[in-house]
Amino acid sequence: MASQIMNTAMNNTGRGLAKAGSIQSRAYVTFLAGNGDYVKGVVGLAKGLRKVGTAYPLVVAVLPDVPAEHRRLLVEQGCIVREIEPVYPPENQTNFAMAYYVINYSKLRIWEFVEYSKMIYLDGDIQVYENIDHLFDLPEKHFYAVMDCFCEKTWNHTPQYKIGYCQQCQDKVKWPKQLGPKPPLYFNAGMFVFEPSLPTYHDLLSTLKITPPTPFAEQDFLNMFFKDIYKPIPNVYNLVLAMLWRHPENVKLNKVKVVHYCAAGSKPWRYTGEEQNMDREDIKFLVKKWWDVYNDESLDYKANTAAEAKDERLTPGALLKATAKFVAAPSAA
Ligand SMILES: O=c1ccn([C@@H]2O[C@H](COP(=O)(O)OP(=O)(O)O)[C@@H](O)[C@H]2O)c(=O)[nH]1
Ligand SMILES: OC[C@H]1O[C@H](O[C@@H]2[C@@H](O)[C@H](O)[C@@H](O)[C@H](O)[C@@H]2O)[C@H](O)[C@@H](O)[C@H]1O
Ligand SMILES: [Mn+2]
Repeated sequence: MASQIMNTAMNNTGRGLAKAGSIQSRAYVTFLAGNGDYVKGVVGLAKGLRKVGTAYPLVVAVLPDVPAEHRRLLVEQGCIVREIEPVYPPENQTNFAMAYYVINYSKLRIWEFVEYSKMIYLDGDIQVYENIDHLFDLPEKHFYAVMDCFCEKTWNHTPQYKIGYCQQCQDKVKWPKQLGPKPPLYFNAGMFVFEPSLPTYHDLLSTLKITPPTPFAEQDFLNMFFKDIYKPIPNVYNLVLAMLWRHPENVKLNKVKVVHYCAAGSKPWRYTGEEQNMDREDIKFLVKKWWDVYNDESLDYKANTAAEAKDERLTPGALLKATAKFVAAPSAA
């Protein structure tokens, strides 16, 4: 029982960074599905957030198919692991840009995490290289994310791609009037700042039921759903790698705070350098940067816990006391 309370207590304090007893209403959240290698991405993300000294825990929303061994790895890295049920789009004939995108609709469950007043969602193939905690202080009632780019061939099904229009360089090819109104600004759904809310969550799910799926799956859906409150934030908060060759004029690599390894062949844990653009020096630099964090044992939670255990607020006795009030007294048999 004691170890269970300890486990709960350690989970509730995320990576032990929280002051015992403080109300944690902010957290980072990511999403993990399957029993494959994306767990490496999430471990890397947990270590990267620790390296930049974030004050907030990392919640990992896991689908039921994530094995116990992977969940243990994540708890050992100080993550708060939350199991979610899958969310499927309505039956459809759509060809998603990537077949596996169908599982990404399950990300919508994070709106149910209402014990947090504000969260920053990060894909598992994202790494944070500079502290971005200040984004939690952005004004409420908006949806913040970085604008995407339409120039990769993954967009070849769209009119934007066909005419060479991209929101990242609106003066290069202007939106022709004969195509009707210019498309609303469109964000990449690999990173966003949002406020969990049950009414929004139920509205998302009921709207999804009547929305025909489209190639970019939940990313398209979220763009449609939040279009009235979406506020673009600078590219430094989510460098979609294709920007390096599609819009180099919009990228100052030494200013980038968050890198999104979403270009084909750029997932660091699968990197071979074979795919198009993957032999670029900046790509090799960013993949190495990711591995340097992933392999840095000084960033492992265990190491930090030992150091923090000297903090009396986190000793077993203090944690048992701090959590006793949350543990229902065993009912009289
Ligand atoms: O097999 C998978 C595929 C995707 N994901 C999660 O879903 C996110 C979105 O998928 P991905 O990043 O591959 O899409 P991209 O950004 O490359 O389009 C990933 O970052 C992971 O967090 C996962 O956990 N397992
Ligand atoms: O399920 C749809 C996905 O759509 C997005 O990825 C795409 C998109 O950004 C394109 O613009 C890029 O060309 C492409 O490489 C990239 O994979 C999100 O990153 C991901 O989290 C997820 O929402
Ligand atoms: Mn991604």
